[in-house]
This record gives sequence, structure tokens and C-alpha cells, in this order.
Amino acid sequence: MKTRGFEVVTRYKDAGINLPRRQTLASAGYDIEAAEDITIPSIWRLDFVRIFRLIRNGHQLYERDFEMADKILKPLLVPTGLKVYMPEDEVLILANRSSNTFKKHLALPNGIGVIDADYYNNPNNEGELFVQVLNYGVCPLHIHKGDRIAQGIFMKYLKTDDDHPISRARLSGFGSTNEEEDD
Ligand SMILES: O=c1ccn([C@H]2C[C@H](O)[C@@H](COP(=O)(O)OP(=O)(O)OP(=O)(O)O)O2)c(=O)[nH]1
Ligand SMILES: [Mg+2]
Repeated sequence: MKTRGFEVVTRYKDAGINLPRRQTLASAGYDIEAAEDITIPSIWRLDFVRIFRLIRNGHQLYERDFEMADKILKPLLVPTGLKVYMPEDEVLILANRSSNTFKKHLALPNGIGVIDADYYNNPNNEGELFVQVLNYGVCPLHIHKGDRIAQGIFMKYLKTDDDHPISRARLSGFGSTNEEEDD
């Protein structure tokens, strides 16, 4: 009887993805690996520093400068090739590993990822977990397939007394409910 666990998504089924594992007897987190090699550029890219210089020297900034700065600060999504199933009253908290900040200048700009039980096998992306990252170091960061880039912790979540009963199915993630009309 399946209660909670990780599975590999179809598009990575032959890619040798390791299912997350805890590393010690009482580790709370299941360490999640990058599904591919990926390079995370530094946010302190020269063109971003150039914008700072323009601002400091009181230069006029143009739309394209702001668009470029926005692009640089947009987090990258690291694919995991994984999906996760759990009871409806549970959540998987996707947290950074402390060694990522301490040794790699790798931040999860969303703080923590909240993986909902109904994200699993959603029609848009099969519920694939992605880790949002920013590299606040000054050098590009090369992540290799198999590097443990985050950890997942299963938890129960609570509802309010007047919780709004809802039956809407989840169609995707990353803002999918922003587009849908309320019931
Ligand atoms: O780091 C993350 C955060 C979220 N997700 C996926 C799983 C989650 O179930 C879904 C929605 O996440 P969340 O509810 O935090 O984002 P949202 O902006 O509220 O999106 P939505 O409107 O789809 O709920 O996106 C990830 O894969 N990685
Ligand atoms: Mg949401």
C-alpha cells in the first residue's frame, strides 16, 4: 500500500535518476539530486554591475536595462526528474541544504518550496519537482547530475475551522492557480 514516496517522471525514466534518500539515522530531509548538469550564472554578471554603475553615475536607465536586470534576477529551475506522492493532508517542504549557502553561494530565492500532494501526476508536467535557485556568488556555479541540491521533508499541514471546501483539481504549478477563475 503506497503512502508517501518519490518516483521518477517519464521523461527521465532511462536517465539513471536516484530516488532521494536520508543520509543518517535521524535526518529529516530526503536529499534530492539534480537530474542534469547545469550551470547557474552569477547574479553579479558584468552587465548587472554595469547597471549599478549607470545608476551610481546618475545615468538615464532605459527599459532594456531594467528588463536585463529582471532577467538576471529570475531564478533558474533545476530539474530533479522526480515526482512525489503523499496523503492529501501532507506537504513536502523543499528546503536548501546548509552546505549550499555555506560552500556554494546557492540560494533558494523562494525560501522553501511547498510541494502540494495534488501536484503529483498533474496533467501539465506529471508533477515534476523543480528547485528554484540563484547563485549569489561572483563565479558561475557548475552543478553536476547527481549533486544533492535540496532536501525534502514530509509534514502534516493543518486547516482552519472555516476552511473553504474546494474540489478544484490542480492543473500545474508555479502560479497555475493565478490564471484559473475562482469557483
Ligand atoms: O520550489 C518549488 C515550489 C513549487 N513547486 C511546484 C510544486 C507545487 O505544488 C506547485 C505550486 O507551488 P506553490 O503553491 O508554492 O506556487 P504558486 O505560485 O502558489 O503556484 P500555484 O498557483 O500553481 O499553486 O509548484 C516546485 O516544483 N518547486
Ligand atoms: Mg499555490
